[in-house]
Amino acid sequence: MTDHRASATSGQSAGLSFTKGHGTGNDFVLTLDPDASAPDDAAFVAALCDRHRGIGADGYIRAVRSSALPEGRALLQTAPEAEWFMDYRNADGSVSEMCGNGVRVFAHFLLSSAVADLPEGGELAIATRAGVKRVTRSHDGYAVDMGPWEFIHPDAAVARGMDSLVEIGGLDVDRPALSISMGNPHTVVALAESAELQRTELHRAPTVQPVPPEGTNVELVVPADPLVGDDGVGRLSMRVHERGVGETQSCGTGACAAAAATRFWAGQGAPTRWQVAVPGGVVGVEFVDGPDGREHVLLSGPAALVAEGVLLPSD
Ligand SMILES: N[C@@H](CCC[C@H](N)C(=O)O)C(=O)O
Repeated sequence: MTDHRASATSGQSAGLSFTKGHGTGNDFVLTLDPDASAPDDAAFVAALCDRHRGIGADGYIRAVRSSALPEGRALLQTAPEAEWFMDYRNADGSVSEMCGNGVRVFAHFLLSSAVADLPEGGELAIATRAGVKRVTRSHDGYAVDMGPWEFIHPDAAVARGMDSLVEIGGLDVDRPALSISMGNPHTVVALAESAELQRTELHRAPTVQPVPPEGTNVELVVPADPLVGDDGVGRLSMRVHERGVGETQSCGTGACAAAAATRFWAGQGAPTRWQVAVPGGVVGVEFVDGPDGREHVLLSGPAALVAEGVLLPSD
């Protein structure tokens, strides 16, 4: 029988060099593509990220010179130092504005490919669809200034502390939720206890009503008890269903949104430093004063590169 599905290795993609990497188990296929000539169409990306017929990943990241893409050229006007653009796609081939774990892995990839430099105490500017992100070295790997967070439905959020209801597999009652933008959309649901988090079925997407205009990533969080440790750090456990992917081991922007929502719910005196435990590890989130006078979110965590390869022509 003929297989009509797209092949990761068909046509122009054969011979393409790739690297596989991850940040707390959120895994990516990366290519170094300075002049934006590698394929990026949805069928190619979906086939590449297929875990049975392709390389397998939660997302595809092309490292393209900013000057080679219109979105990158626009950012170069005000940030000429942002030489590299992180062109991020979800596993289903859809484009996302931002990927927090992806930025750390992207920075690690640029450094290991020797096309960028990040001296101790310095920063690396990376162009993305959600603006320029600045990466520094941290005790746990890399820290990224993700910029300000925002409510997606500010009126409802401020009036009621929630803006939507979410139907989640394995839970019998719809749960209230708060939608937050980290450049990409997130909807955060607080659960009462770890047992609920464990029995939640995330192999199908939770249904969010009303859903943010561009769809959403859904984070389920359980605040630690007590929420804040003796060290002043707030702690959360989180599982995530990512837009365009499914359940993943970790989501950096999701961890930022989860910490922002929980801090908002906790009210005055809530900590500025958070640790978010995800199935694939732990990431750090800190709320800091940004250079623009707004509150920024700093995301930190590890980044690893695990393999290199070349796509073969399809049979
Ligand atoms: N895993 C990422 C987020 C990737 C994009 C997301 N699926 C979306 O569509 O917005 C992260 O670490 O932030």
